[in-house]
Amino acid sequence: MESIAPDRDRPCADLAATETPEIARPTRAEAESAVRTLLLWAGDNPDREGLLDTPRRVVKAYEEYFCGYDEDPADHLRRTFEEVAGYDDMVLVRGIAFDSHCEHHLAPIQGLAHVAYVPSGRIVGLSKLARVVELYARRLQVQEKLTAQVADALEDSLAPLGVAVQVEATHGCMSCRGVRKVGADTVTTVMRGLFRTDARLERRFLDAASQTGRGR
Ligand SMILES: Nc1nc2c(ncn2[C@@H]2O[C@H](COP(=O)(O)OP(=O)(O)OP(=O)(O)O)[C@@H](O)[C@H]2O)c(=O)[nH]1
Ligand SMILES: [Zn+2]
Repeated sequence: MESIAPDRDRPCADLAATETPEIARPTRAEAESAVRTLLLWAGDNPDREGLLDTPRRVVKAYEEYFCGYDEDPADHLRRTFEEVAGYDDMVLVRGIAFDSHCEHHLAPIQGLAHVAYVPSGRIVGLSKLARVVELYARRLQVQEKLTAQVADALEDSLAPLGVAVQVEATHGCMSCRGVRKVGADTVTTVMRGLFRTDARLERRFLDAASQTGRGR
């Protein structure tokens, strides 16, 4: 496969192009058959009454868990507003709850995202920040990538003076299986533009985010 030189400041930029190439999706019947195989692998009988409908339900649930592949963040961020009466400070939406799945084990990731930007004249609807989090959460993820993808999407669409994204999440693959550490959570942070160069702004973001986080 052709390798693409990674952009140091945007480690996910190279991934974005390769993450969702045109793939041939299986038919629904093929997907349901794969779930049936997993039920057999678990040691149960897929033909017993309680499991008969499970392949259908799981495939339907997958459509919900992974609906983010069919969406483009730019569609959510296209509509902006200019009437801001000179407002030029940080806009922060904190405590955006999300559910995702880790790409290593397909285990649930549950967390909160705090998303901030400093507008360069134009603002975006607040719900759109949460929509972008939701879009990327509804894909197979690692937390670092989710954090960077949200920041990239805001930078690309809004060209703001700065973007900061913090994600705090628990990983089912660390609590229900494997190392089994219930209660451990992971914090990832991406700072861009003014949030990198202005230590006071960075501090204000981190302080405000920490007042909403899972630890409260
Ligand atoms: N960096 C990062 N790692 C993750 C994330 N989600 C899951 N992981 C880790 O992915 C790693 C996969 O490691 P492997 O050694 O390939 O898989 P494994 O044998 O199932 O590892 P264990 O979980 O230690 O049992 C594990 O250490 C997980 O904790 C994430 O969002 N970010
Ligand atoms: Zn995992």
